[in-house]
Amino acid sequence: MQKILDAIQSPDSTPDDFAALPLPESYRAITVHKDETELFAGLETRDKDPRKSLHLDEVALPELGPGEALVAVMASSVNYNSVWTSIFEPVSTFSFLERYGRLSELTKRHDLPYHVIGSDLAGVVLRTGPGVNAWKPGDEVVAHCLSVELESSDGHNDTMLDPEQRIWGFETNFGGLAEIALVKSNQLMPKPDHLSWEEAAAPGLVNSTAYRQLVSRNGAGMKQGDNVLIWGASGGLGSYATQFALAGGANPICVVSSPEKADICRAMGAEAVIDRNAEGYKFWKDERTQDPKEWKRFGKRIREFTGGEDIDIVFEHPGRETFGASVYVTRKGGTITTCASTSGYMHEYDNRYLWMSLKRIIGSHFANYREAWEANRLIAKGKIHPTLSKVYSLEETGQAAYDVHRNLHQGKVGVLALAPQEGLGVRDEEKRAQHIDAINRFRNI
Ligand SMILES: C/C=C/C(=O)SCCNC(=O)CCNC(=O)[C@H](O)C(C)(C)COP(=O)(O)OP(=O)(O)OC[C@H]1O[C@@H](n2cnc3c(N)ncnc32)[C@H](O)[C@@H]1OP(=O)(O)O
Ligand SMILES: NC(=O)C1=CN([C@@H]2O[C@H](COP(=O)(O)OP(=O)(O)OC[C@H]3O[C@@H](n4cnc5c(N)ncnc54)[C@H](OP(=O)(O)O)[C@@H]3O)[C@@H](O)[C@H]2O)C=CC1
Repeated sequence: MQKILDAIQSPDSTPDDFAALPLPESYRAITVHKDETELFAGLETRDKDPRKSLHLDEVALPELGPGEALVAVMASSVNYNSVWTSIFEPVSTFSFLERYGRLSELTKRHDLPYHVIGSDLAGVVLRTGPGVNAWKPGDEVVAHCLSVELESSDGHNDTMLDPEQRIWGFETNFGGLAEIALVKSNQLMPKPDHLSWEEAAAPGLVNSTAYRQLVSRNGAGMKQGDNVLIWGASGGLGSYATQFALAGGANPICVVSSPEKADICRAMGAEAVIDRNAEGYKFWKDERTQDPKEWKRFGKRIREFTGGEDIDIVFEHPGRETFGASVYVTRKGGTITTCASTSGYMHEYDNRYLWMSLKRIIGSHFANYREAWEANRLIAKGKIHPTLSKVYSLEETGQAAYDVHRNLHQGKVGVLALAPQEGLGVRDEEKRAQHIDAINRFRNI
């Protein structure tokens, strides 16, 4: 592994040097164990502790198949899907690996008693499998997390619609929270050259998701002037949605839960910020009864910011707790676009406000390769910036996931894999200098 790291850190290394590097038989990786899926049985979601279920193991290097690449991972990041994996909710991810394993001889590799997790990486290509021409050993890359087979016609308009669509490192094995990862070559994208490894690894999953959900015609198709309600606006998804809204000439109405988070939103350029904690919204009177008066109070607050206008697009992901309010505050003909249900997936809303006012609910999930590419291109051009707040070592991934699970973090939390320290991998110092304040906006808050 040291030889791999030396090659990555030497400015003189050539593609041939990388191709000639011997690959190790095993590598260090963050895993969950199949014999521990009942570890938290009987506990409340909040009390399930990722520090207990995430392990740092030495695992065997998987065989490289056609159309695939092995990548030396310099850095990765924690996504909420890894929190779900670590608490075995809503289902154990081993059910996904078993199902994938039944597909073919090659996919059997994924069905193991351990799951190497993680859906982001920045690193260097070590080997490519047969049929890969666009990438070669030595390429500095980031990987998006869409894994598709594309044998069915269903996915050929929009690859997210492939019946065998999976999220790499969540529904497949050999993910990015590890020293080496196995990806399909059509997950690879160029690493933005003005960013360090950990900064480059941070946006991937959430940036691509927010791009499709908010900007793409497959999502809400945001346009200039739209009032966009963004839940969790300083969180993983929200910190990119806020940037897309601002960069696209829309008007973000940011919802957060603390004065510090409100300040981050203002630092990004947002003017309308609602601290849901300080203003004490209680959309549910009890576990089964919502409070439409609270929806209305929330809507009035929004109108104060917009000069009386209602919301064109809601960027939804908290789910059960907020969904009724989200549907209510949307304007006639407006859109609620949802990609998650962090607080509960059985939503309830008053359908009269949906049909009578001709509103639409759009389900959105990750992004196709083109959308991920466009989102990454905006990072590379310095139009959208990473929102990395804190960086942990691979050994500390459990703590990093705990922080995200307990909503103790801001923006994105990074993890160093092979990178021995932060700040390495920057190739364009001049471009970096132009954007340095924005790049560091979330750091150490
Ligand atoms: C990029 C990052 C993203 C995120 O972070 S997202 C957040 C994290 N992700 C999640 O929380 C999602 C986790 N996944 C799940 O909870 C489950 O994954 C799903 C609920 C999405 C799906 O559950 P399943 O059990 O896989 O799907 P079924 O469709 O219920 O399939 C079970 C059986 O039901 C059959 N079936 C499907 N549709 C129908 C139908 N319309 N009528 C009759 N049967 C149907 C199927 O074929 C299959 O059958 P057979 O078991 O025999 O293979
Ligand atoms: N389908 C897909 O493709 C994707 C789905 N997801 C899912 O989206 C969800 C959010 O992911 P991510 O943004 O990375 O997570 P983060 O935890 O980084 O951010 C979510 C933010 O949502 C806010 N929030 C949490 N709970 C509530 C609540 N009950 N009511 C209102 N606001 C709440 C919090 O902000 P604050 O406390 O400041 O209000 C929090 O910071 C997860 O469930 C994840 O699995 C994520 C990426 C892709």
